Amino acid sequence: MRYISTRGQAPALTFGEAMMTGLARDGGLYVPETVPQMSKAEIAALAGLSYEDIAYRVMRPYIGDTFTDDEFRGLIAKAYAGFGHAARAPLVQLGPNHFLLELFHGPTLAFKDFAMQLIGQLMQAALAKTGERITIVGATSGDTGSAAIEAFKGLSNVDVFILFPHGRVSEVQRRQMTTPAEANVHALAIDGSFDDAQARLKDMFNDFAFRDRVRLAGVNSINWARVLAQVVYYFSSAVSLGAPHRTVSFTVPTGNFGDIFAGYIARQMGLPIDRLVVATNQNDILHRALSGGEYRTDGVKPSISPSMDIQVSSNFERALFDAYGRDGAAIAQLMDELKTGGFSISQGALQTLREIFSSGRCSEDETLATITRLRDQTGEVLCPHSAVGVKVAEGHLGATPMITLATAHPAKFPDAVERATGLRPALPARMADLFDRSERVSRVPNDLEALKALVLERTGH
Ligand SMILES: Cc1ncc(COP(=O)(O)O)c(C=O)c1O
Ligand SMILES: N[C@@H](CCOP(=O)(O)O)C(=O)O
Repeated sequence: MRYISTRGQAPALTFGEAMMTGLARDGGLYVPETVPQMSKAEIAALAGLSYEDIAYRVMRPYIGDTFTDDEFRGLIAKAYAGFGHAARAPLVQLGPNHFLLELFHGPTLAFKDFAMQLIGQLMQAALAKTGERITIVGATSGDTGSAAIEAFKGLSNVDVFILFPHGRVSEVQRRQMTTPAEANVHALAIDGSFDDAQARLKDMFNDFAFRDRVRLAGVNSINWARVLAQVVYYFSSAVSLGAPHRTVSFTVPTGNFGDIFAGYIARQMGLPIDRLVVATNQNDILHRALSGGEYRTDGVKPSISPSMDIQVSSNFERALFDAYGRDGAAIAQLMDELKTGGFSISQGALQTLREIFSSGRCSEDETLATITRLRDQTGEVLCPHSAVGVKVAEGHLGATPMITLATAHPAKFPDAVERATGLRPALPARMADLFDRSERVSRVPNDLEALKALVLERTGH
């Protein structure tokens, strides 16, 4: 199994190399050269297995010889041992043909834990073999950062720097990033949006001298291993509703397009998925792109679902790569145009995307109303991101069962939930003292040179 870049100019890598590399050296994202297939019989055989066993069978073909079978099984077991639900990703029924996939039972209460806990294990195992020391820099709109810190804090061979937009994450999210006391954790509040943080992160990767000097690694969904780990719950949930004998659809609250791209990969592998519905908040670039064919940024608008306040959706590049017939030069050209505001998707590529993806947008008022209504009708308390998903899914219900991804726990966004329901959801007991812990954070400018200097100084490179 080899991985190739979406821009066609970087060397093909093994799974282990792609995981440790993050962004390709031509600025592209790694994708599998060919997507492994699962037959109907292999998918049917997943029924009744534990989440860990499904994870092993779905991911094993992608790993090559980076880990032995036993090592890989052991790392998966460790990754999910700390989850607060035996099923890991339980399904709850919301209506006759509508199901909610709860992805918030991990240590930091968001779907990011599914991939980050696993990457933490895989990277540690890989580093133990090479004896290397790495510097992880991540950009976050709130959840990736806390999940990454949880997965890497205290490790002696990893420094982890997390850039989050100052004042634009919830207080719970901020405290999850700023209260860990471990010296290898560096929470950085950047003056700007998530898009600025992600752009500076990519700038660091594109500065090869810096990248090599600090041995830069990435744990955002630009890293293929992140996407791969998220493919698993598409299989586990679809199989529990009768796949491969029954086709399902998914609605995914979307920002950086990583989670829904994992669903696309599950579909490419053979899982019978009818529609993948992109659900956006008022930062609706993906909805506009899929409905009108124009991918144009118009500035991030802060919302009550802050983790989705994104305009430059990194992983859309991976979907475009396939839609443009895997033409790396065409993708490089589009990404150049994006630097000056956006691009038009060709008619052929748009048609290809629309064969799989649908989309919808949910306003701020609709988000709050959905939280209120769902609590009243079903007892389920949604976080605002999951509410965006549910509202958009409701516009796409039909004969095929719809699974909406619940991407975070409502207690991460207590202000929005209180506005909608009058109730402040409680944090789990293990986090009950989160507001009593002292915070450690550095305010940083949206400036590449200043950020590089800070990383060099803190890591002693
Ligand atoms: C709670 C929550 N929901 C949805 C999303 C969007 O996911 P993606 O960026 O993979 O599209 C994010 C951020 O990634 C998130 O933190
Ligand atoms: N919503 C994310 C943004 C980063 O996305 P990623 O999946 O690329 O890491 C967050 O919460 O940080």
